[in-house]
Amino acid sequence: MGLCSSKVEPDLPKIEERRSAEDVHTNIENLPDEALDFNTNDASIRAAPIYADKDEHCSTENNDVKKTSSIISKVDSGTGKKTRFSTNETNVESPIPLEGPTQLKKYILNNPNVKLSTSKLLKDDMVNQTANKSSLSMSNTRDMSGVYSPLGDLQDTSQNEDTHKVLLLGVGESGKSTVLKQFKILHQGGYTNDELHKMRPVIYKNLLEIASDICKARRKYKIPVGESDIKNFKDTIRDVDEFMNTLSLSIENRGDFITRNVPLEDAEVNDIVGLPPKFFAYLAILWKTPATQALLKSKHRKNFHLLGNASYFVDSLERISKPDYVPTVDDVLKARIQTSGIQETTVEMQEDNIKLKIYDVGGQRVERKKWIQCFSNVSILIFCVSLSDYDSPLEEDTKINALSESIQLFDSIVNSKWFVNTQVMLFLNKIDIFIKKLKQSPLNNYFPEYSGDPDDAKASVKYILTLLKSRNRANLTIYPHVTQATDSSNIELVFATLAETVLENKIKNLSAI
Ligand SMILES: Nc1nc2c(ncn2[C@@H]2O[C@H](COP(=O)(O)OP(=O)(O)OP(=O)(O)O)[C@@H](O)[C@H]2O)c(=O)[nH]1
Ligand SMILES: [Mg+2]
Repeated sequence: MGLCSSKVEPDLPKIEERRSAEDVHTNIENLPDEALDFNTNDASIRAAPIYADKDEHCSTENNDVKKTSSIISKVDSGTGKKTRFSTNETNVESPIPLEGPTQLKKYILNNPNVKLSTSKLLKDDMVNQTANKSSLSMSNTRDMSGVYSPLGDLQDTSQNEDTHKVLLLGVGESGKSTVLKQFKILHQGGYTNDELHKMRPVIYKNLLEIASDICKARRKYKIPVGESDIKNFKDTIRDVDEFMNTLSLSIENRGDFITRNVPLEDAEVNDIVGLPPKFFAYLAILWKTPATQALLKSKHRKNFHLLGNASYFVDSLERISKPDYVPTVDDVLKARIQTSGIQETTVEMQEDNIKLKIYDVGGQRVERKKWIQCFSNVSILIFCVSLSDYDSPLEEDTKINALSESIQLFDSIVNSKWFVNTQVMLFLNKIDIFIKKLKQSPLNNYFPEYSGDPDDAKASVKYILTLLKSRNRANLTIYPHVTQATDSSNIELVFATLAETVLENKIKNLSAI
């Protein structure tokens, strides 16, 4: 069974042919095993997209350029090295002074009058080029909250033929803003020391939230101090519970780490200038106590919220507690800052003559009513689904399973009239957390219809993908990618396919002239 359906666009049969179930490069069910080659013993992910080219035929107005090749290549996300599974000969017949596919692509992009009968242009080369050479620049990031009048501003920018609109959608915490951070890291020279330093309060706030969530859950499920906490932990747990209790009600007397007298829930990141040293010790003990660990593995886990990267930050407590602590890039990627409103970012891919306007939105329910403001003229929709949400509740409504909400949201987006001409990249994200969780918390505990091997991560991912795909009643072309948004090498590959898709769209538009 194919994972991706094709739209019927008679003008461009070759494109649709390539995107059929047999050819599509991210058709997980039909891929060789290497395509889903994530190492289940290791948090590092090796999930690479597959590029499949087949019997390409590109004809310009006056000249024919033929390439008969059948290539399936895989790019290793760690090394960037490409492996070919099979290739045939390439035959170029063209009086256009072209030395290779890059030149052909440039020629076409620089000559808008050239008409193409298909957009398929030696994709291997494009992938290399976009992954390795493209110079991107990001500018003009602005918070659009409250700025928009519906459709006005946004329609204007997206109607510029050189600007391609990319929209990031998904429920809260699915990884949208982390994907955006990767643009900065991969193509904007990354974070300066100053920028890293400024992230300190964010990390502190994440730690406070982790402690607060655990204390609340312990109280909710009546896990009394000492029930199964080993003897030496009892006093500390009592202290930390009391400490967090005070903290979440009022922090009036906590001037040592908060500059304003506001409850934790209302504290802005800038309110937090530091944390008292005992807090780090408290949190470390609170986390490792047997009762807390049992709670994290218990059936109650699906009913309380906890940051996905809680264990990463708890493991890093010693480092973070140091007075001269400066967050690392990894800390920044793993940190959680909820997006509110709409963030617009311009990214220029200069070498490919592509300009992207990327829109990042807040994914929580209350935020979604703002989304429609940026639904028009979207070239590429990146829909993020957090795989690791399968056993977690929504942060804003703990009665709802977060993955079910994601599937439901995907349903309403892909079947919406706004996206009938949009390419959809589906990011099956947080594969690293998913793999770790699966060992302790089998998928079929939450999705009983899953009948595969509980330990089989690939089968579990495929099942979730099938659930999502079954909602694609509009038959949109969907490109699924298994991703770890916190892993730059993994996302770099996905960006390469994004650039490639934009180029194809551009050429497709040229062909329609
Ligand atoms: N380990 C891991 N953490 C991830 C991954 N993707 C995102 N995260 C973390 O998940 C949390 C939420 O990510 P965000 O990018 O803020 O999610 P979002 O979709 O922008 O959320 P909203 O702004 O609320 O809509 C952050 O702590 C990220 O570091 C991933 O692939 N692996
Ligand atoms: Mg966000």
